[in-house]
Amino acid sequence: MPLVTSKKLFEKAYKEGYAVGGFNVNNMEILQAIVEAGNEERSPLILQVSSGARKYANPVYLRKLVEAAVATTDVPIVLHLDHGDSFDMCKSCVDDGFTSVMIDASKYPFEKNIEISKQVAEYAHSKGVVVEAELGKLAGIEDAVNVAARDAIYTDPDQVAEFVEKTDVDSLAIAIGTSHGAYKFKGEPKLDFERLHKIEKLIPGFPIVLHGSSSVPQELVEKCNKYGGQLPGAKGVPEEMLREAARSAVCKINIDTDLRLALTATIREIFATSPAEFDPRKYLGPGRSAIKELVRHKIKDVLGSSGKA
Ligand SMILES: O=C(CO)COP(=O)(O)O
Ligand SMILES: O=C[C@H](O)COP(=O)(O)O
Ligand SMILES: [Zn+2]
Ligand SMILES: [Zn+2]
Repeated sequence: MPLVTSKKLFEKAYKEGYAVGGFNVNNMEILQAIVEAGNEERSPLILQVSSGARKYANPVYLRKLVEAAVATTDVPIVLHLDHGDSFDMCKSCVDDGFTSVMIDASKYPFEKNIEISKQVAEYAHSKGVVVEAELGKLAGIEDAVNVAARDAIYTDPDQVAEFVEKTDVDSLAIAIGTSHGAYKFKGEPKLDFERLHKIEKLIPGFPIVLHGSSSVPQELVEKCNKYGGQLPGAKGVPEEMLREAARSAVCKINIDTDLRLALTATIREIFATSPAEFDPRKYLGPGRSAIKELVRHKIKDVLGSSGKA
C-alpha cells in the first residue's frame, strides 16, 4: 500500500478510542522490526524520522528503505518528520515524499510559533501533506536541544483553540508531564490528565499527540545495567497512563527510547555472553527481534491499534 497521511487514521482512532504509535526509525533493522510488528498486528503505523536520523542514515537511504518496507505490507503507513525545527526542514521533507511533518516551533513565543506553524501548514497542505505542531514545551533531549526540566512548560489550555484555528495544523503535540529520553521522573510518575481533558474539550474532534511516551521497561534497564550499561534510575511513563491517554483525544503516541533500550540490552547481553561473536547479523538480528516484540506489545496491549489497519 502506498504511504498515506494520518488524516483518516486519526479520525478512526479518535472515534474508537485508541492511538497510533509514532515509532522512530534510524536504520534498517529498526524499520523492519516496526513494520513486521505492525503487519502482524494489522495495525496502522507512523514511521517517524528526526533530523538526526536523516543526518545519520542519509535522506536518500531512509526514503528508499521506507519505500522497501511499504512494499512488504498492506497496512497503512505514514512517513512523518519528527521535530522539524524550521520551515526549510519541513519543506525539504514534504518535497522528499513525506506524508506528514511536525513543525516544532514550541521554543518560540506564542505568536512566532503560530507564524511558523501556519507557514508550514500552508506549504504542506498545498502538496497534500499533513502537519503536527507543538504548544508547550517538553523537557528532555531532542536532537541537540536539551530542555532542562525547569524550562519545560505545560500547554496552556487557554491558548489551544486560538493556536489551532490560526495555524490550520492537523494535530497538536501538548506538554502534560511527559519528556524525551530515559529519565522522565525523579519521584512518582505523574501526568496532568486534568489538563489533557480540559484541552480535548476545547478543541473537540481534534487529534492530540503525546511525545516522550516511552515506558522505559525496567527489565530492559536491568539487562543493560547487568551487562555493563549505566542507566541508574531510568524511568518512563507507566503503561496504564498511556492506555488512559489513548482512550482520550490522544491519537498519536511517540515511542523511541524503548526501541533503543530493547536493541541496546540485547546487544549488550550478546557481547557479554558470547565475546567471540563478531558477525553483526548475530547481534543485530536478535536486536531486531527484541524491537519487534516490544512494538507488538505496545500496539496490542498499550495503544489498542491492533486490527485497526
Ligand atoms: O517523543 C518522542 C519522539 O518524538 C520519543 O519519546 P521517548 O524518548 O519517550 O521515546
Ligand atoms: O524526540 C526525540 C526522538 O527520540 C528523536 O531523537 P533523535 O533526535 O536523537 O533522533
Ligand atoms: Zn518540542
Ligand atoms: Zn518528541
